Amino acid sequence: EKLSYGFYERTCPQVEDIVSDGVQSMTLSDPTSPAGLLRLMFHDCQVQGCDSSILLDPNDQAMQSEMGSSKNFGIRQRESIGIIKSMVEEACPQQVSCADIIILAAREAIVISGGPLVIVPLGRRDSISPPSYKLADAMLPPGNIGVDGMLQVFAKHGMTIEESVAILGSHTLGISHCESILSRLQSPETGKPKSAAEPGLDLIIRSGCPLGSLTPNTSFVFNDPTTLIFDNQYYDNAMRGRGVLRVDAEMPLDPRTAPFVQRFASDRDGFFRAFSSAFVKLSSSGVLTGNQGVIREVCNEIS
Ligand code: HEM
Ligand SMILES: [Ca+2]
Ligand SMILES: [Ca+2]
Repeated sequence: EKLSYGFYERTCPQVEDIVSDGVQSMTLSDPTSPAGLLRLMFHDCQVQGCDSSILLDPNDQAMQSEMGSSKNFGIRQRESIGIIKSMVEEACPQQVSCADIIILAAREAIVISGGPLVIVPLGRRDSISPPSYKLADAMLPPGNIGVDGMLQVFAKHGMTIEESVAILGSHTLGISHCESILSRLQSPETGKPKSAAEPGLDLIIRSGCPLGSLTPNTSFVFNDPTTLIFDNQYYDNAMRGRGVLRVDAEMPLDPRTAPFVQRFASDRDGFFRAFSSAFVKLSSSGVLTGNQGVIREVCNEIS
């Protein structure tokens, strides 16, 4: 079976409104929630498909959750999905999967920040296989991946280069901890500060993560200057040599990706269109449907 538009038309017509209300109130109390919700969706879909595997907690010593992978460093808002799920359960018990709620919450996070309204097909089911930090380690891209590796990651989701550049525009929201960009700042072998030789390593990043006086897992820099707004500033910022992650910095320099970076920097609507089609591809990858998997009652446990 395939995902479909209008999947909950009869079984839970209110679901989109409930998710939207939930994300709105969470954003009021913490304006950085949308960034967390959007990244959560990527990290769920990248490991075993969009099946809410990332929400599972370990239930005994033997079962390691995906969150045990260091690649999930900085992932937040898992509890928010649980809260929205309990609101949905109250209205329509046992109808809506946690996997669909992750996608709808990410979609809402984009809209509420000023981005496009992406129409997403629904009908995902939740995984019943135990989560694996080893799979997360293998499937999630390292924070210091380059353009080449990045294009391979998104080609596996059927994305064109244009769409790959567009989905990276997600870095228009949120933050990166200094921990995530340490390899840009200092040599991994010697721990000595690197010269500014690396492309796009701007003073702004260096001063946001001053080596020496650094607590890398609490200090952070903004991914773009309008960190709460889903706009095309990310591309302009990257072209000015202020891309925060290695891939952000290299995209404007690589001949394969540079033309799209330039176009998106001056064509917001073109970015939104390519982003929307990329988002549908990412959110449809490796999904369980029909009789596969389950609809979990509580998102962090396999019942
Ligand atoms: C090759 C692909 C990618 C790499 C290597 C990458 C890497 C990273 C890293 C290292 C961070 C910083 C995390 C931290 O220090 O807390 C980050 C943040 C973020 N990423 Fe990505 N990312 C990629 C693709 C994506 C995609 C496809 C999305 C969404 C669909 C996304 C959304 C975000 C968001 C919203 C943040 C900010 C999170 C926050 O503020 O909590 N990223 N990314
Ligand atoms: Ca998953
Ligand atoms: Ca922005």
